[in-house]
Amino acid sequence: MNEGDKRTLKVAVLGCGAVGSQVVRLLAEQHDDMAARVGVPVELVGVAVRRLDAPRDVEVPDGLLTTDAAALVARDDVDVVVEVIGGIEPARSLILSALENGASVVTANKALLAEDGPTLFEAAAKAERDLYYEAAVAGAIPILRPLRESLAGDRVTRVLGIVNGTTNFILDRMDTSGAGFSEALEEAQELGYAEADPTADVEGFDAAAKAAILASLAFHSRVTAADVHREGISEVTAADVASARDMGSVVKLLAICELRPGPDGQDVVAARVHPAMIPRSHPLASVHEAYNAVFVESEAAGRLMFYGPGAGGAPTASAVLGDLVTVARNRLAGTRGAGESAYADRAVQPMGETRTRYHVAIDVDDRAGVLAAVANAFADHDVSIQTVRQEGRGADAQLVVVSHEAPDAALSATVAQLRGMDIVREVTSVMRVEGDSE
Ligand SMILES: NC(=O)c1ccc[n+]([C@@H]2O[C@H](COP(=O)([O-])OP(=O)(O)OC[C@H]3O[C@@H](n4cnc5c(N)ncnc54)[C@H](O)[C@@H]3O)[C@@H](O)[C@H]2O)c1
Ligand SMILES: N[C@@H](CCO)C(=O)O
Ligand code: NA
Repeated sequence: MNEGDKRTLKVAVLGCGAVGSQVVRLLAEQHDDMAARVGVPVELVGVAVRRLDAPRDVEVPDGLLTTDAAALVARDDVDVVVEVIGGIEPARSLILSALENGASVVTANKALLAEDGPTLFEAAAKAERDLYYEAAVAGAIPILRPLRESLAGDRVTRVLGIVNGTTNFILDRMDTSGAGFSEALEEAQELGYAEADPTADVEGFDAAAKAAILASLAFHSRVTAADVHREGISEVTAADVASARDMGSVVKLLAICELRPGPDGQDVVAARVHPAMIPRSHPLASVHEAYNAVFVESEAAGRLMFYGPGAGGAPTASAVLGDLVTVARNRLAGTRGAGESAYADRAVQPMGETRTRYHVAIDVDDRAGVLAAVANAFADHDVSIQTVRQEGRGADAQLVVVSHEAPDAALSATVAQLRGMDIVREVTSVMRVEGDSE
């Protein structure tokens, strides 16, 4: 390693796509400022790519490109490896190998961290090196460092966020133009927000990975993507969005991480990603287009909101470079940042037991006893109703019921029962409700 040599800090970048190319560009453009901030020049010593002749958004200096990422991380003079390839393999092996070889690592790879974070954290601890990943959640927005450092003396009880720009863009378009999901997705693809295969974004996988990372840091426990209940937005209809509008609400894809009282007096973690209605007066309702925002509630601080660009090459590279400067300073000081704090080891609450609220819109026959029958379906599952609104439309009527908090399983059983009732013509919209005082 570069231990004794403090004259330069050597950096290898793995991957030169949307994020990697911006990291390489900013490293060159900010060379002098970075040197001043770190204390020594930060020198790019290699950029691993898949194809040498691929078109790139940045000109990489001669001799730095290589297709052999494994050889680059095996070099004994590299201080920091920046992993911006994405995906599970070879990213995981490359990060592990970099740590074993004594380099510190900066990554933006939420999929890998959410699937196998503990393996990486243990490797970093064993190697006594830093592993930083601010870019992995909500892009440029500083949210992981505030949770890990600024709020380390407080007790965070809830993290509620819009952490996927693509789905926020789609839902925002559905709200402002009345478009259906497919039409809004097409527009997002044309504008370059959504990928050709939009599954990771629209089905909530990307947000669930970020929820796992947020819950782990907020609650000092290990939460993986498999622990996060996940529903995407592909089933959200124009009718759902219109129904939300009638309620003075808007539909957002939310990542919700909560500390909840568990059965044996120990707090448990509940982590979920699903579309939900939030009142237009809630701060998250004013997050438009592809922006992200994370709302944090903690005992002493109260409510905090973090807002900004959650994606894009340059914004994400900003977070990567911030980590790079921190990691570089630690290295020069011969120290490392605080490792992962998972001492709390909390159980994860199953979604069926997690308390939520539902908004249910139902087309029913407009005759005596119908309202009572619908109310009874809620009572059968011990679900208390908060509000009911009815609009007569000739022979039929629309009922809109909003429940109080109840276990999610009881609410979904209520909806299943409603769907089987003769007087119910159609359940036209079912959506969870968040961000409202009970
Ligand atoms: N783009 C964003 O807005 C954004 C935001 C936050 C986090 N991230 C994360 O950043 C990472 C990179 O994302 P991106 O948008 O730059 O992706 P990208 O697809 O644009 O870039 C990845 C690059 O890695 C290259 N690559 C693949 N395998 C390789 C290998 N074995 N060796 C060398 N290069 C290889 C690909 O050719 C590609 O150019 C991902 O983990 C992603 O989740 C991206
Ligand atoms: N696809 C992600 C990019 C950042 O993780 C988004 O839409 O937010
Ligand atoms: Na971030």
